[in-house]
Amino acid sequence: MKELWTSLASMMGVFAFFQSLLTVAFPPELRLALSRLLRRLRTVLSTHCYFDIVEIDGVSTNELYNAVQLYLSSSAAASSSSGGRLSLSRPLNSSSFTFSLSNADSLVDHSFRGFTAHWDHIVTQRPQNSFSWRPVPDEKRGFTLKIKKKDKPLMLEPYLDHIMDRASDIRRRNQDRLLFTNSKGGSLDPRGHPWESVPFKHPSTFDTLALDPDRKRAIMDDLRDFVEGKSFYQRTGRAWKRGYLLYGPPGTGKSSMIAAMANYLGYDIYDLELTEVSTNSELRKLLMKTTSKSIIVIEDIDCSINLSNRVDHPPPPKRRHLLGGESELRGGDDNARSLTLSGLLNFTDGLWSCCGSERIFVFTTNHVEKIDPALLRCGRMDMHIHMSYCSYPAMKILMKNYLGFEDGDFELDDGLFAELERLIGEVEMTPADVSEVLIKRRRLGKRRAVEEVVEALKGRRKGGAMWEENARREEEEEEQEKRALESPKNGESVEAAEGKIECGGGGEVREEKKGE
Ligand SMILES: Nc1ncnc2c1ncn2[C@@H]1O[C@H](COP(=O)(O)OP(=O)(O)OP(=O)(O)O)[C@@H](O)[C@H]1O
Ligand SMILES: [Mg+2]
Repeated sequence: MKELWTSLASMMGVFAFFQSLLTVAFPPELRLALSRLLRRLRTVLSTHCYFDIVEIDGVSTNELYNAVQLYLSSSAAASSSSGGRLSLSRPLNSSSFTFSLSNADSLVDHSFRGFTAHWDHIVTQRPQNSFSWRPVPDEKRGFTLKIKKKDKPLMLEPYLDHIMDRASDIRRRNQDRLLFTNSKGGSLDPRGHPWESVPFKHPSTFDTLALDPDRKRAIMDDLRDFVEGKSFYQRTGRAWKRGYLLYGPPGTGKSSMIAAMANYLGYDIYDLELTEVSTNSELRKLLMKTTSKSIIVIEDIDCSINLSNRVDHPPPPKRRHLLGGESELRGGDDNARSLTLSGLLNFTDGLWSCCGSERIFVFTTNHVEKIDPALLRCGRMDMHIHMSYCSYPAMKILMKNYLGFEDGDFELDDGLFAELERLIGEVEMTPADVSEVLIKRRRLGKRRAVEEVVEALKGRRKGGAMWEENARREEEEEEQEKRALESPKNGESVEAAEGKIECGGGGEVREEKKGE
């Protein structure tokens, strides 16, 4: 036993001697280089290759790191894992839970084309004394991807693309839509972003939208074709974007349609307030900061800036500040310092409009005739959708949504629906007005509510008829006055006759003239 202890002590002595020799002979820098060399040797000899994906890449957050984290949280990757511990979270604005790989855990993914990918999530503490000009997290995080060397040429790039695509899908599915606005003018938020966002919770969908079913189907098909048309757009050399013009009277569902589009496609909305944009370059910057898979909306475009023809019609004086004077309308040097129609045209269909992809532009207006044809041409506004007064099929949708009618209910009728159909064909009533009657009267019961709509339509017809009658009478009176002026009596001149009417006519007219 004694001998054993003696030999153990001498071995420890030898070990301590070699350790101190190593420390003297190999200073820390040399040891570090040695370990690097060994690692490189191992890499060269290994049948696998390794890729580090760190969380913070230089100064900015590495998008790939976030994408990998989301991807590994997807059920496809998680279910193909050989074990692995997942952490659960519920991000801000999200309506569902996501799970991701825990710190210092690993996972094997077999879900991509039969290849095998090993993932390690490596989290290390950042040295306390490390200096940085900007705040950095206490932990250094990163993923290491290990794949077979022979798989690399076929697998690596498509696998990373697949991860990016899957991640953006998951992000869209998990997060509620966002509604962005540029309402704070040209100022930027602390992250240098010109857009502010809030969760977008508008409940409008194509099911709730009162629109003729055929037209609704055509719009939905067009949107679907667009979303699935990546290769088509690439093959034909077109930018992957599409423009929709929604026009029609107030209250016919233009804004509701935009919300339905966003909810149908799962896109975010950028609500661009043009009056807050003062230059073309500001507009371009806003465009550059929008993401793919989004709808860029300009509501009431006829009211935003003067959209008359660039050269033929100079802007009215009160709009000059938006257009910056006439010089830039003609392409003068001041162009970059103001917002012009040509800036807007380039925004929707110029080179800069392609700086992202899969984007939809929607313009709305109550007065389509006021808009410059250049803005309406295909490529800018590819589909023009007229949102009009309520038709009978649209009315049925509203009755189903608001009163709970079924399709069959419209068949079993004692004449009420027939009357409704006849009236709605004759009288103009917007879906907004119909909805208002249905909201107010729905408590009275289904039938009473429909009767109220019929009454409202009759009232409008009567009101409309009365209005038409009044208008006709006023027109007649004006015509008579004109005739009286044109045929002066007793040889008086027209001017004298005018003076007579103005001064000697009804007191009301005179009073008005005096007051001026
Ligand atoms: N086609 C429609 N289907 C369903 N609801 C509609 C429709 N049109 C209008 N509404 C209802 O009327 C309200 C106003 O509609 P919306 O804001 O979409 O009209 P708009 O055409 O954008 O009006 P404006 O031109 O004044 O902006 C909505 O809250 C919605 O409930
Ligand atoms: Mg609107």
